[in-house]
Amino acid sequence: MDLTLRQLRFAYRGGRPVLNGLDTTLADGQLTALLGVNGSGKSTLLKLMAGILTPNSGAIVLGAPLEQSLSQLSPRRIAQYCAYVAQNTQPATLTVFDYVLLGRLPHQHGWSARASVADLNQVEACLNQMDLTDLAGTHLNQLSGGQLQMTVIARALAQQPVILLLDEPTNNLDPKHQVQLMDKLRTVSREQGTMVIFSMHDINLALQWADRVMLLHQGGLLRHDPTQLLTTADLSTLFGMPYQMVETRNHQHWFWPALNGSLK
Ligand SMILES: Nc1ncnc2c1ncn2[C@@H]1O[C@H](COP(=O)(O)OP(=O)(O)OP(=O)(O)O)[C@@H](O)[C@H]1O
Repeated sequence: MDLTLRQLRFAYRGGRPVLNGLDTTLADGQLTALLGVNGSGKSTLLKLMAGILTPNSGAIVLGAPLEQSLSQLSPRRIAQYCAYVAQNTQPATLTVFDYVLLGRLPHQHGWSARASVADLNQVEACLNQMDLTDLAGTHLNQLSGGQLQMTVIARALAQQPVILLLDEPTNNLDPKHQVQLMDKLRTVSREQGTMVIFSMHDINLALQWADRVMLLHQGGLLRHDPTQLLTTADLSTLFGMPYQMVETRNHQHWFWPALNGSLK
């Protein structure tokens, strides 16, 4: 199922426009990185795609076989397709298992329905996938920041979403766990066909894993052709400072700020 943003416009009440006519289509089974400066609207766009915010105009359309705009769907129906992981989660007084089980709610018959064996199996599979099995009985407020982040992502995976939306998912993770998480997300996208969209400030980590990037700039997309490779000029425009390509000792190429000039 693909996802189309059609002339998407959004401003918070009384505020300036955050998104000013976004137009693009995202394909299933792909990892998309959302890049942009602080305040460029990455979280806002993710919340719009999760149905938490409603566009002022334009539409977010879930493609075939559904072919429906998010605004036509109830929150419960949206949650059957889209799972959202916020930038910060307040730890609740639930165990890891019970919290991940919340991810099954949109698929249960009635909000007060009991969990089925299939629900419990799905939770166990997601805990295993995120290496959380040993923490299943631990309360969320006893977890480290990184463990909490993995738990919130496990809850989103338990939703079995078609579209997985993650706001800075590698926050709180050490380098090894960052790479492991990105690898798990790629597996989810490749094996289950899930569309994964994540915001991130680490450009090189994002580019290492993303199939395409969306560059949010001044309420729009900096460029529209997802097949075009990212350039230092793109990054310089996006972040308002010069960028260069640096070759490391093991011949990898990284984008890095060119700090020989003054920053504006
Ligand atoms: N609840 C809100 N009410 C009013 N304005 C808001 C609200 N949330 C965000 N904004 C404003 O909307 C703009 C976009 O914010 P958003 O959080 O989407 O940016 P971002 O790209 O995710 O930033 P960051 O990289 O710092 O997380 C900012 O100018 C911000 O001040």
